[in-house]
Amino acid sequence: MTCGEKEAGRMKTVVSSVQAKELDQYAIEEMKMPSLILMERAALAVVDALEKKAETLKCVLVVCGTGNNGADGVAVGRILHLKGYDVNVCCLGEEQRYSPELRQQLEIAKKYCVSLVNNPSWNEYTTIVDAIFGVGLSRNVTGFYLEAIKQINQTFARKVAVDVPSGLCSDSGRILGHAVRADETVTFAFLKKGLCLYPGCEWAGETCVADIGIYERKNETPEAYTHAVEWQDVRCLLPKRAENGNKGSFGKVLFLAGSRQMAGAAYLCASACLRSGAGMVKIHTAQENREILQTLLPEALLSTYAEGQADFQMLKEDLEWCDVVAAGPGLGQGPQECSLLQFLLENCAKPLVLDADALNLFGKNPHWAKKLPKTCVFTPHLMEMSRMTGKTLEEIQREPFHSADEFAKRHQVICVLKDARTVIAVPDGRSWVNLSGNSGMATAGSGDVLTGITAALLAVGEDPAHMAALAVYLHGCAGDVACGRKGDRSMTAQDIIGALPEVFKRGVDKNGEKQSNKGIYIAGRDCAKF
Ligand SMILES: NC(=O)C1=CN([C@@H]2O[C@H](COP(=O)(O)OP(=O)(O)OC[C@H]3O[C@@H](n4cnc5c(N)ncnc54)[C@H](O)[C@@H]3O)[C@@H](O)[C@H]2O)[C@@H](O)CC1
Ligand SMILES: [K+]
Repeated sequence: MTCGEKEAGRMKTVVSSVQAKELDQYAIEEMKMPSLILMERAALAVVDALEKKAETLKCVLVVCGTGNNGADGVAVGRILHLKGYDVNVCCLGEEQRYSPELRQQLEIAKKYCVSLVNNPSWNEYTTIVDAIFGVGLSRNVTGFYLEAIKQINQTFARKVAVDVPSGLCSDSGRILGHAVRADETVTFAFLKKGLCLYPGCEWAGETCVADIGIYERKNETPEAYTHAVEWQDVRCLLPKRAENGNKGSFGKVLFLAGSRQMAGAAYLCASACLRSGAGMVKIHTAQENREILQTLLPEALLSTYAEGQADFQMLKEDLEWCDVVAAGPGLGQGPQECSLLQFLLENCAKPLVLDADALNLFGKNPHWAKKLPKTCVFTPHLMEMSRMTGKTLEEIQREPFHSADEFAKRHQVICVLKDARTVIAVPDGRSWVNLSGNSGMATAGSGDVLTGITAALLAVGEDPAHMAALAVYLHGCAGDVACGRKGDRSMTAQDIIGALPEVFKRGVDKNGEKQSNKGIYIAGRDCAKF
């Protein structure tokens, strides 16, 4: 998109710091938009956000760094001053380091008699605007910058960050030494990766994306940027249900799940799958689970095996019957489960979701990589990813996009790297970050529910990557609904399943669609209307 209008189903673009700078330059050099006009729009967007809580603007301090983030800050100070607010602007750093735009903004500000201060009394202000560093932060914060950030954080003032909270790495969301703990962040043109990941998204507070006239390059390919699914994308991405369809045409899903004593995982994934639109579900599971699964989920078909008597012929027939396979939840990692999974991989050409114990077994049998079918979705959490790759948890968490992308490309699979902010990567280079969900979803069985939703959508969707990203998003939305009903402490995986009907109903019902919010995005809360 190049016009600022968001196409339905197009999803929100998320950029790295390098991409943000390239797109600034593209707007300036190719689109001939003067840098100072972009800056003026950026500053006006910040002032707009500030004025939404005008009662906090009694006495405002704008703290500026030496780059263009600081230049934005000086423009904010000038606009506030001209609107009659009591505002002081404080520039940190040596004058010889000032960017040309900052010099220009200061020249204008002086002409308009904006109050410039050197040593502010930090506690005097009701609002502090943080314009020290934006996407140009390149190393740990030290010296007087560090002192200023500490001073800002210890005040009771409302803190509004310009583009990115200063001290936050806009790519990883990590804190580079120390960062401003913002109440709100007004970020320009696109969401930044670091504002989507933890801890960055917490430090940014409520995050707005402001349109300032910078758009994607014309004819850009989908893999150029990371995306985030939003509520308004759901109706477009969710495969339509044919009026004249039957249970066979809405997807037949086979689960290899649930060892002895692990019936629950099999129940949760199969139940979530049925609640996500699958026409028929069959569970290939340990014999001991038959009665409990039949009682809990009479809609599911069952084929069971006795201990030490894996029935490969029956599994082969089940594989022929289904459209999609999902393996792993509660499966166990014993020799019998290992040989069942190996047989499955050797005899399955259908779309496959691998989760939980299937991932652990995959980690122990790296030669299985050659047996994977063409469409394969891996859904590891950090620990499972660590077991499969040998990377430490810290390494994976530090660079989730890189870890997921590397894994996806190496095995030619869709990698859903589950965390508080799940990252999805595809071998063709496309990637997504998920913004729905809440901490209540860190509960036993929540991953099994995702496996069920993913399998159901894979059975009917055209693009498996879109289906994986959509499944993760809807899983998070259902988690948000469950959280609204039961609270983040008390909600369980079954509550997430219980919330799916409402999510799917609203996903297709025009009247239930969330109102467009004029480009203002509130991080992690875009299905708060539930
Ligand atoms: N026309 C444009 O180029 C636009 C720029 N915009 C703003 O410009 C920002 C990017 O500007 P810049 O690229 O100048 O970068 P920043 O203003 O984010 O910071 C870069 C400056 O800080 C210094 N620096 C980096 N890390 C440091 C550290 N740890 N300690 C001390 N100094 C450090 C750099 O040497 C450089 O002088 C965006 O975040 C956005 O706020 C927006 O106004 C949109 C338009
Ligand atoms: K900033």
